[in-house]
Amino acid sequence: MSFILEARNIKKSFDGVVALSDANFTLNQGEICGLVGANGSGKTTFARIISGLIRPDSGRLYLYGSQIHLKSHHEAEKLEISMVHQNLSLIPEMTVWENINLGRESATPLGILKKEEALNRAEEALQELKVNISLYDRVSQLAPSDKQLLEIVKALSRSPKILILDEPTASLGFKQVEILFEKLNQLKNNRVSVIFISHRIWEITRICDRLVAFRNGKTVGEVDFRQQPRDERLIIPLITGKKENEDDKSIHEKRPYQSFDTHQIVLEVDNLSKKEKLYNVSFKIREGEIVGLGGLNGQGQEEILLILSGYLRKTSGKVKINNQEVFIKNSGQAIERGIFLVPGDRQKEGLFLNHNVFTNLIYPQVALKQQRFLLSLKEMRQAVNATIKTISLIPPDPRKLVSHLSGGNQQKVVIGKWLSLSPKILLLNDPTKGVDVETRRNLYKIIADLSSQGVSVLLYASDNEELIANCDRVLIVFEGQIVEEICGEGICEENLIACSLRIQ
Ligand SMILES: Nc1ncnc2c1ncn2[C@@H]1O[C@H](COP(=O)(O)OP(=O)(O)OP(=O)(O)O)[C@@H](O)[C@H]1O
Repeated sequence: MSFILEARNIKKSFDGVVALSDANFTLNQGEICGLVGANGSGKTTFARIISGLIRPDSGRLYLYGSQIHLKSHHEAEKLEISMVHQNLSLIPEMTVWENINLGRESATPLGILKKEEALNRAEEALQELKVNISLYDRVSQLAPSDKQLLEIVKALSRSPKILILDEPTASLGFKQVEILFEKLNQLKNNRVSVIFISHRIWEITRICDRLVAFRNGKTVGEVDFRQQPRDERLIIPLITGKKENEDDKSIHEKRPYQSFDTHQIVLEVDNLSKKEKLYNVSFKIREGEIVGLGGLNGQGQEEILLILSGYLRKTSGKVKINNQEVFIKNSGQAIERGIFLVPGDRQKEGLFLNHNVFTNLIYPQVALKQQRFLLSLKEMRQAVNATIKTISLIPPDPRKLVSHLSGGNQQKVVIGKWLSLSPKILLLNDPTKGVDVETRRNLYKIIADLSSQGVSVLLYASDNEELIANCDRVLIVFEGQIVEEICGEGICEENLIACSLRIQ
């Protein structure tokens, strides 16, 4: 069979760091092929090579059976290869319609794109994915999920023959994921080939016809769902490198049910409102309890977390900690009270990208912890090395620049920063976005351990699976209000969807 795309023995290193040592990959026409692997296994590097953004050190690429040597992204686009980037490629200062049309001028005969034509194209492209944003909004003003959708719209508007999606659903809610999947199936029926990179195994088993797995920069296996069952147990061992019996705990194993009724109320939120965003939100969290914020994306979950962590001012309402009213005017005041936020946008809010892992991990300890004595360099190194181990950072090198880490490993640093500070209340804003399945399990184990030591957790996760597996209670947020509360065994996919869509 001749493949639409074939990659043989691709190798790529960055300053001595081997990202790909032997990547092999094939893609058939009109199929959706998953690309899976742990954080840092080389998926994005591979995707960037086949979309012409970087060149391999060695290896061969074939398109329709003929060898190609991509020298630029532009060349890949001419060959009808488009990529949806994990770290979005949009220009924040430009508008939605300008971003969609960016680079299109060169595809027109005179190198000029008429404004009216460009606006129409952009409008049509947005409608294709049912994206409800204005053509004239600046990208910097958009919510993360809208930015992600726009990135997808932009790639689709090029009518590619090969579409590469690098973690396209990481910031999307389930309804948006459904629309995307519908579109991908349509593309497949129109003989478009799709490479789909995701850490959400249920997405891979649901949408892909086949998958290829990378481990440490090498292709280690393939599963063809046309001949093999859509079973996560075939996939996870390929990612982790552990045999099935070493790894037979399901990633969705549910937190055992326990009652918190007798535990002390740590956080009490009473009639919290924020103009045009939140309306009379009230809830309590008890010591050691993990409470989820569910609902469709962008219903006010993020605003609740931002107000409690001092990044956003409330319009009215009360917040009590241990039965005492507190006034949180900035993030420093939240931290003083033991409230820590793990932010959603790691690039923007969570990291000093141009500093190394050591600086990023030690910063909160040095700058924020009220210590009587300064830590010695030796103690700092010990602390950082312990955190690197806990978060299984790859590579486990404190000197590595954070901007040179893979996306998932950057997120591990964001979480690692706060673990050493003994929080009282941990606010998590989609903490495992882009984190691989094994690390995600380890991180939730750390969060469960913290909760068993009495830390109270408020978790927003865009993936319902994470709420189901890890929460004692889930509050459903709809149009800025808490409209439902689901507890224990009642926290299941069916209930979460029904309550989020208000169809109960
Ligand atoms: N520009 C760069 N400079 C230095 N090292 C890099 C660079 N880009 C990638 N790497 C390294 O190459 C390896 C592979 O990274 P890559 O981003 O391809 O992994 P990935 O499988 O996509 O991971 P994730 O699932 O976390 O996104 C990692 O060790 C990463 O740190």
